Amino acid sequence: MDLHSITGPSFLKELTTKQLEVLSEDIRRFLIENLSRTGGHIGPNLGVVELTVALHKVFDSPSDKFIWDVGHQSYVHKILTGRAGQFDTLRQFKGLCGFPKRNESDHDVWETGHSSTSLSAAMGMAAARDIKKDSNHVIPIIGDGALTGGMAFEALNHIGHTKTDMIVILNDNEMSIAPNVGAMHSMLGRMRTAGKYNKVKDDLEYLLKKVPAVGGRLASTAERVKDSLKYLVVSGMFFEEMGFTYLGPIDGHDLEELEDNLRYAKKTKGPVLLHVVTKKGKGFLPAEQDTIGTWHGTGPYKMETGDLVKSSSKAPSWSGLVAETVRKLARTDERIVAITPAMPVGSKLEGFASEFPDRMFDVGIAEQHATTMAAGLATQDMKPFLAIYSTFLQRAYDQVVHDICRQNLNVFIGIDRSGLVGADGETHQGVFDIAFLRHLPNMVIMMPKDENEGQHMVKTAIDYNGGPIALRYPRGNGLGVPMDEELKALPIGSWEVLQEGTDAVILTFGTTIPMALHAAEQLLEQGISAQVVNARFIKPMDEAMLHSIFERNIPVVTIEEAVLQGGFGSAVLEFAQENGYRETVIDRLGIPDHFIEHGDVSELMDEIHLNSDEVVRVVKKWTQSKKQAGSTIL
Ligand SMILES: Cc1ncc(C[n+]2csc(CCOP(=O)(O)OP(=O)(O)O)c2C)c(N)n1
Ligand SMILES: CC(=O)[C@@H](O)[C@H](O)COP(=O)(O)O
Ligand SMILES: [Mg+2]
Repeated sequence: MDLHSITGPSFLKELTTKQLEVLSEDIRRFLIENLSRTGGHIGPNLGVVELTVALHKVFDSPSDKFIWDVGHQSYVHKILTGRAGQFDTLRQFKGLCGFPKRNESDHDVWETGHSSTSLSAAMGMAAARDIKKDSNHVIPIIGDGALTGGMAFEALNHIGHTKTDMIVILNDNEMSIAPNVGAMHSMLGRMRTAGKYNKVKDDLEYLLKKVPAVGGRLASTAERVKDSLKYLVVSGMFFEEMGFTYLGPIDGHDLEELEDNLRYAKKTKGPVLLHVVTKKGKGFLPAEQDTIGTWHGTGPYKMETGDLVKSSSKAPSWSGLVAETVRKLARTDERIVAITPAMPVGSKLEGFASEFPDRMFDVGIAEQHATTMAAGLATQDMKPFLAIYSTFLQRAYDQVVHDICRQNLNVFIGIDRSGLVGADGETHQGVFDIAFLRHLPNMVIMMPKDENEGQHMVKTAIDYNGGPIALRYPRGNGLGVPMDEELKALPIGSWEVLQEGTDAVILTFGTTIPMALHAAEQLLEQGISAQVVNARFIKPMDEAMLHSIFERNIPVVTIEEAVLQGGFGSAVLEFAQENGYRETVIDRLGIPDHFIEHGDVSELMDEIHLNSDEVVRVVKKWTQSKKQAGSTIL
């Protein structure tokens, strides 16, 4: 079938199971081909082809509400709702979003990207329906990984209590990004196994009726069936006890079974949980056989061989640099423990995990738990390294405030993916952490200019015993600079002059240092000499250097790949105001006050004028106008 001809899902109602199977294979082939060029979340989407087809056949989106948890597995939904033609722009600047997007289609009723929000949103939509006395269905689709998120349990607890009509689809593929973890995961495993014994039990009962005398093996098999039934009943009871009608586990690739169970759920009153067992990556061998998480989300790849198109950079990845430096220090410091909320692969902690299995904790998609667990470790004089993406740290804000900063505990927070991340877009840009951490008492925040300074900052963090310390680092690779043999802790709050200058000062850190140095070069060619300072400690700032800068009363320009509101530039403004520097011009470049969509990072930076041309323009503006006396604090 030409998937580009699909304008909406209603055509599915007329198709037979055989036709739906053919359609599913067409969709699978389309995904494999298109994502080999664009990259994307291939594994999760190949796993939900039949499930999504069956959902759109049985229900009537958008009046029936599909809520995709995390939303990375919504490509099939997008194909069936008329967006196949946009897949060549997937996750690209001004192109198709890789997650549900309300302004793309009425069928995208809820935007996701962060995990475990679907059940709460569904409860809201169901409550609204009940108040308005509407009769539509509300259908959150949540993965076994997302089900390890605390929010999901908060919602299960409430949904079960209200007895509202809702059909929760649990997409159980035994994987989070990496193999799933936790007691819930083990329970689902028992249910999956018991589910298979269920069929064996039926067959055996049939056989037992045929064979008059039982004994020996047959009796022990019957015993085994009884045990597995216990698992199914007990585990299924978990959801039943939470107020749900539990259905399953069923084969999530069997369209007939899916349709039968969805129709049964559709006419069942109260909350229903349909446990669907799927295979992540189904239909593409490299993804199907993936046991570590490589094919969860990828860049472009060779379809024929499954070879990923590697990044050309020879420099180490930032995640790998930090994780491997922590690992190196852990060899002689038994206090060091690593914690990741379900991102062992993204945070490159596999090496640490293999060398120190007893000191590595993957806690599942549980950022709040991870953060407070780190605080607990620190009270016992351990040195916890909490590796967490900037965007996901947002979920643990109160744990940072209430449990870490207030008790002034020695937690080392590795804030990975700091700055714009690119293709994941709005829900994943790591641009708020400076603004939401800078105002916390006791917090230290630093960001290195390159991977060599980065390794020294890891040493700084491990050696630091004055309370919480956060090291920000971006997605992707370093600059490929030479690495010092010996690690040396940096003085907390120390800045570094990278280039002298007499007409203006540029204060910046991390990924925007190259931009500042390039702008200073261009300015020098135009007769303007700008000093460039590596403001590598965002908090505490180097106040001695700031005083010396402001006493020169030349324009100051701050640059940060983070939100301006409450960011580093705001801190410099506050310093100037608090210390009476009213003469000096201060201008700030950074992320403006709106969410930044998906696209290539350099395109996004140009779109918001965060580039060296803008730095040149702003410095020239103020140095020239300074010559005409007067001054303004911005
Ligand atoms: C709050 C939060 N933490 C971490 C992530 C990163 N993440 C994206 S998908 C995923 C695994 C989801 O597993 P599951 O729900 O089982 O979906 P599957 O990929 O198996 O289909 C994780 C940890 C996230 N999106 N949100
Ligand atoms: C959907 C999701 O949240 C993750 O898969 C995320 O896309 C991973 O990001 P990285 O690719 O930066 O590890
Ligand atoms: Mg899963």
